[in-house]
Amino acid sequence: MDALKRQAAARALEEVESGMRLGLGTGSTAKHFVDLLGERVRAGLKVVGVPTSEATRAQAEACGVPLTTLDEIDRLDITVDGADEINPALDLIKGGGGALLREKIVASASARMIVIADETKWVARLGRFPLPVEVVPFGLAATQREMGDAFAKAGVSGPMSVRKSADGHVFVTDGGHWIVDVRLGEIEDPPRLAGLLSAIPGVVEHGLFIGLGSTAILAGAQGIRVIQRP
Ligand SMILES: O=C(CO)[C@H](O)[C@H](O)COP(=O)(O)O
Repeated sequence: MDALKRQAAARALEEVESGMRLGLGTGSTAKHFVDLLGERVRAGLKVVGVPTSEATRAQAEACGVPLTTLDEIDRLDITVDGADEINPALDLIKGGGGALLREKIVASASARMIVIADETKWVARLGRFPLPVEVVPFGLAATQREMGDAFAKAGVSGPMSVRKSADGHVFVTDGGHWIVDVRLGEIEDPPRLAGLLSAIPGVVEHGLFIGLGSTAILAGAQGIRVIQRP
C-alpha cells in the first residue's frame, strides 16, 4: 500500500513546474509527495510551499522545501493532498490525520487541488469512513446536539466519539480544537450535510470537501488512474 501511495505522489509531482506555489498536504500519502518534492528541490527546482500542519512543516523544512504562508502570498497554484474517501464527483472525506481545517483553507486558496491516494480510497458514496468534525471544546454537548439535528435533517445518523490520541488523551488539533468522529454510513447528499454542519456555531470545520478536488490520482495494482472532476 505504501508503494502505491508513493506512485500516486510521484505522478502528482509531474504536474509541478518551476516557480509554482504549492499547498502541501498532511498524512502518509502527502508525506511521500513532500519527500519526492524535496529531492527535486535539492536538484534545483524552484517552488515554495504552504504546509497544512505542523507535522508537514517539520518534514518540509527537513527536506529543504522553502516555505511561506497565506499571509505572504495570496494564491497557490496547486495543493497536493491525500484523502480518506473520494467519490466520482471528487468530493472528499478528509481529516483522518486531524489536519482538515488547515487543509481546507489551503485547498480553497489553490487554483487546483490534486488528491493522491491508493485505490482503496475510491468509493461510490462517501460515509464509510467516520466523518471528522472539528469542534471548539466549549459547549461540546450543545454542539453535538446540533450536529445530531443536522444529521437527522440530512437523513443520516450514527455514533459520535471525541477523538483520542494513542496515549488516551483527547486529540488536540494544530488549531487547539477537538475532533468528533461520526460513523454515518453512506451520506446521500454530502453538499447538503456540509452546509448544515457549517452553520453550527461550535463547529470549526468538517471533513467534507465539496467542489475542491480538481484531479484525483489513484494508484492501484493495475496502474495509475487520473480522474478529473466532472
Ligand atoms: O485528511 C488527511 C489528514 O487530515 C489525510 O489526507 C487523510 O487522512 C489521508 O491520510 P493517508 O494518506 O495517511 O491515508
